[in-house]
Amino acid sequence: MVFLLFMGGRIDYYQANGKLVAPFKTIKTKYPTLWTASAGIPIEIRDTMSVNSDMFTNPLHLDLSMHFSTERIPERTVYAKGTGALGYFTVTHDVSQYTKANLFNEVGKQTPVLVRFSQGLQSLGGSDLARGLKGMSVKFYTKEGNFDIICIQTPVYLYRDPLYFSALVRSFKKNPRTNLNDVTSRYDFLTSVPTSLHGYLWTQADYGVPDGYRRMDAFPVHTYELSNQNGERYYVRFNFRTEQGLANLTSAQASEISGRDPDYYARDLYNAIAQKNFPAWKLEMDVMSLLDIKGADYDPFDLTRLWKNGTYETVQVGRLVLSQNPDNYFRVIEQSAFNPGNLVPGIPGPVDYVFKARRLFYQHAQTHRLGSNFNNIEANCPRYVKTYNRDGAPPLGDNMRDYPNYYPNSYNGPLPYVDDSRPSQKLIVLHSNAADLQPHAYFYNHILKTDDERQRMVDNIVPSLLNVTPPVLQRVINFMYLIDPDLGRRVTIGLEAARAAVNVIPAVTPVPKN
Ligand code: HEM
Repeated sequence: MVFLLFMGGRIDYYQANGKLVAPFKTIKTKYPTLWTASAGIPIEIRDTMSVNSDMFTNPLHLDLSMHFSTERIPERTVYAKGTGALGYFTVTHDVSQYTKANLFNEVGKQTPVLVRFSQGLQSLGGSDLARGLKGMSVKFYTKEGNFDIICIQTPVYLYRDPLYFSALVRSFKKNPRTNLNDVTSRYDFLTSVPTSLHGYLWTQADYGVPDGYRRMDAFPVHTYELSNQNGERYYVRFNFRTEQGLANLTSAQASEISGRDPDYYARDLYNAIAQKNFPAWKLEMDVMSLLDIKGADYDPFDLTRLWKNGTYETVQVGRLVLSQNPDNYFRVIEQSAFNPGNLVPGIPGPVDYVFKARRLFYQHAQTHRLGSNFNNIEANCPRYVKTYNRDGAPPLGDNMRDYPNYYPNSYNGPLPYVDDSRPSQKLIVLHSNAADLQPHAYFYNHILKTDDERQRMVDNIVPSLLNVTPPVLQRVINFMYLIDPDLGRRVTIGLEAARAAVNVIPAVTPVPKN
């Protein structure tokens, strides 16, 4: 009997040896589907059981078992737990005076996007409801290459020296001895690098647990350099503003939801898109000219602080809409690789030191996680690409077939282009290493608008202090007073009340005896 099979876009004929047992008439696809092993060998019904059989001649048994035991890849070292969707970005305002970037150069222009949302410190299998940083990474598939913009839900970051990256992550993740979360390490780091307390306060306030990914704003936090057709430079901070309305959960609400659905954020996003209730964000940018930057009485490149009111103007750019759930999570989302260094002409990008480090580290991490050809994976593949890279771990794509594999060459290999308006000067920024607590105080007194908000933040911090060992705890209290005496008082009072209310359990990290 001859069966018509539809495989990878072409029609093939399969000459089956015997009767196909699957009831094809109940299958809804146009062509019946024959089960095969990974090498294409058809599965015979008697091989779907291996008891009392010669297991090693059973192609199904070997294929399933060998594949299953090797199908995990490393999780991301940070932002491991995630979800995502596909959609498009539409330009709504003319921003050509600031940037010549092709993707922004015409009102109404649409660019396809892939967006991945994530949990800063949660490993795969963790809870969406844990207080902390949430990620929103956007990959614009532009005509001039991929533009990746990687955001978090707070407009400030934790440090300006990239050396602290691994230290901060380690202090917030598991203790190497106990493999338990250790609050003492966390506060040890935060009080040793007090700049980081600013970003930390944001996460301990209401912003630390958004009511799902759809209801949070998102910020790349760095100051980006843009350049226009005339080579003039501007400096911007991008902001994605949710159209669903900003909403956060209290700690009590979060822990109740986490108990019954730790995937609450991912489910909320998936269901909204499945029900065609497409989530959207407005993209705006805060802009400073080179002159504004030079005249600023603060460091506008410092990603640990906000820009001062009155020193910039806000410009609308466009609208991001998520309209499609991926048809396969692993293929599209887990294998996605976002790199802040993926920038396009007209967006030379940030000049600060954390960004410089990120240009390197993401690619390194992704090579380890996905292999050296990770840009050939469908989700990461640019719309147009012609390189001199060859070979390496799959996927190769067409491996540039018979194009020349070196440059310069005399055989019509890909050539560079000339950009007359590319700025020839580079801005060099030097940061101060001083710990300035003014941004922290501003957050406490001005970003948090009400006493209720301030008290909720204190109530979120206090339980985490119960197990902090004395010398570090004293430093935490001191810093709270230094940020604002009212904050210090509230934390002290809260801590005394919490101690009285519970039997304080010993610190998580046992102090080694020798
Ligand atoms: C020195 C500073 C930093 C280093 C070394 C660093 C490193 C990394 C690495 C290695 C990954 C995993 C990449 C992968 O496996 O695909 C990652 C992911 C991520 N980082 Fe950073 N990071 C830094 C700063 C930041 C900052 C300032 C932000 C704030 C916007 C940020 C937000 C994220 C997000 C949202 C992800 C998840 C990306 C995704 O969705 O795949 N990181 N980071």
